[in-house]
Amino acid sequence: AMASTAPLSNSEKKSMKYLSQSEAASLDQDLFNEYKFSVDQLMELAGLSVATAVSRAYAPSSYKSVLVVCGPGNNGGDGLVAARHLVLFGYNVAVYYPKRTPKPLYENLLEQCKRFGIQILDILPDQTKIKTEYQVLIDALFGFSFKPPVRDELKPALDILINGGVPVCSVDIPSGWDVEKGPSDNIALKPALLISLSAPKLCSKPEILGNVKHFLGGRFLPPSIVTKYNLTLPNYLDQDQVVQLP
Ligand SMILES: NC(=O)C1=CN([C@@H]2O[C@H](COP(=O)(O)OP(=O)(O)OC[C@H]3O[C@@H](n4cnc5c(N)ncnc54)[C@H](O)[C@@H]3O)[C@@H](O)[C@H]2O)[C@H](O)CC1
Ligand SMILES: [K+]
Repeated sequence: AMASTAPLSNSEKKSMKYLSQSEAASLDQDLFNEYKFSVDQLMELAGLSVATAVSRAYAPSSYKSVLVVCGPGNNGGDGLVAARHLVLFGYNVAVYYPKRTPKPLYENLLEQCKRFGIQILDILPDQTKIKTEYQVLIDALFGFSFKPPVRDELKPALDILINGGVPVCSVDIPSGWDVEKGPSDNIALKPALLISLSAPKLCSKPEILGNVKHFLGGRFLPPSIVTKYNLTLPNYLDQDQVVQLP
C-alpha cells in the first residue's frame, strides 16, 4: 500500500510510456476482439472516470452547471456516460451533441441522459450564454481516432470549447490536437484538465501538455495488455477510478 501511494520520481516520470495513435487503436481492438469486452462496458468505466476526475477538480458546490460537448464517435459516447454520472454527483448537466451516429449504443446513452433530466441542446449557445450559464465544459468531441484538420461541420463546436471562457475538461485527447504532436497552431484548444483513458497518448507528454491538470482513468486494462504494450502506468490508490499524474 505504501508503494502505491508514493508520488512518481523524476525517473519514473521520464519512463512513462505514451501511446502512438496506432498503438492506441490496436490496444482498443485487442480489448474488444481478444479480451471480449463490449464497447458499452469500457465506455461506462471511461465515462465514470471522466465524471470522477471532473468532480475532484471542479466540485459541484462551486461549479454547479456543466455542458458536455459530444462528438460522433466513442469519445462522444464517453461524454454521454459522464453526463449521466455527473447528475448523480450533484451537477446540473446539459449536453450538446450535434452529429449523432445512428447506432443503438449512442441512442440508448442519449435516452438515458434524457431520463436523467439532462437538457439536450439543439442549438449551440453563444459565448455570452456559455459564460453565464456554465462553470465547466467537457470536451468529448474527438478522441484518439481524430485526424486534423477538423471538418467544417464540427468547427463551431470546437470553437466554443476554445473561446467559451470557461474551464474545459478534455476526454482522452484535447479536441483538435494531433494525437501524437499536440496542438498545430496557436488558436488551439487549451484545456484546464485532461483525463487520459487507459494509457496516456503521445500528445499528453509533459513537454506538450504544460500546466494542464492531468488524470488517468479507465481502470480496466488486463495485466497482459500492460505487458504487451510495455505500459508504465501509475498505481491507482485503493478502489479509485482515477489517478492524478504529476
Ligand atoms: N481503449 C480505451 O481506452 C477506450 C476508449 N474509448 C474512447 O474512444 C475514443 C476513440 O473512439 P473512436 O470512436 O475510435 O473515435 P473518436 O471518438 O476519436 O472520433 C471518431 C469520430 O470523429 C470523426 N472525425 C475524425 N476526424 C475528424 C475530423 N478531422 N473532422 C471531423 N470529424 C472527424 C470520425 O468521422 C468519427 O465519427 C477514445 O479516445 C476514448 O475516448 C472507449 O470509450 C472505451 C475504450
Ligand atoms: K476530447
